[in-house]
Amino acid sequence: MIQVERVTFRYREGTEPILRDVSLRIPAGSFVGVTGAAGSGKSTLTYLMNGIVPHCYPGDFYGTVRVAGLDTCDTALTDLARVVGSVCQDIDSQMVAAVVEDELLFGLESFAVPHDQVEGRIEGALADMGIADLRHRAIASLSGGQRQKVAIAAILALRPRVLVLDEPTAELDPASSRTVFQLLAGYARRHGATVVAVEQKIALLAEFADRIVVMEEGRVHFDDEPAAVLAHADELLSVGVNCPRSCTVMNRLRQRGAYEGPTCRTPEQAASALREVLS
Ligand SMILES: Nc1ncnc2c1ncn2[C@@H]1O[C@H](COP(=O)(O)OP(=O)(O)OP(=O)(O)O)[C@@H](O)[C@H]1O
Repeated sequence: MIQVERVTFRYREGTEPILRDVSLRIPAGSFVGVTGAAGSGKSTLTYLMNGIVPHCYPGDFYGTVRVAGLDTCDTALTDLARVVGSVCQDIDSQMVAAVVEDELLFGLESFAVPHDQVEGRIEGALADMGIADLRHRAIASLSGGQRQKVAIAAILALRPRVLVLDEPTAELDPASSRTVFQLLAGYARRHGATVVAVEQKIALLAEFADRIVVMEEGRVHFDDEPAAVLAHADELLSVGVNCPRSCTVMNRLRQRGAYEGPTCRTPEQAASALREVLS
């Protein structure tokens, strides 16, 4: 469980708070997507959960954050890292090794994972991400998308109870982005882990997340199930979030009384609803 209670935070170098009175309760085992316009505070929200704020970026911090019962302000980053696995927006800054296999090995050794489990964890995480063939490649020789998959594999190998990812598909094509979300949802289900993913592509969140949090100027604008959030396409647009076109079309039809079914989360649902409307 992640509990963010009435957090207001201003970076030491900043003049204004970046998060304003933010409260969230994320149950263990759930998959939560965070979206919002650029600069709305999404990354800073993830920093609350992995302890980067306030440990690496200090400032004025009001409120409390607890992750799996640990108060992030009172818990050392090294202890938080055993519970929370993070994939940052700038993945190159989190890579420590020169070769893919060593990147995974480094984390496993740092966490003192028993020797007889190491090979299975490396093989499993690389296979899950579909990059078993990159195992012996130099990280510097990989594309941005491949490096992103390595960063995620290195965290998955550690099997954290909480996974916080900041735009994990930024460098990926649509098919790979979907694969990554499928995998994250599967990881949450299999391990009862909590996953929080910042993502611009709301269609991915609509399909895979249990809840979507929409940030606006440091505040939580929506925190609800995907269908409930997507039902507000016009309001989302006003806070800088573009709904999938198929969803917007069905919302319009509902406003005009031509469609009475549930909000469509995927283009496939919209297509089938549209067929019914036209039949
Ligand atoms: N270390 C820092 N010190 C001072 N200000 C910061 C720091 N990090 C972020 N900010 C400011 O906080 C605001 C919110 O940034 P944040 O990265 O949390 O937003 P975001 O929604 O993730 O944006 P983006 O989608 O562009 O990544 C921005 O105005 C940014 O300049």
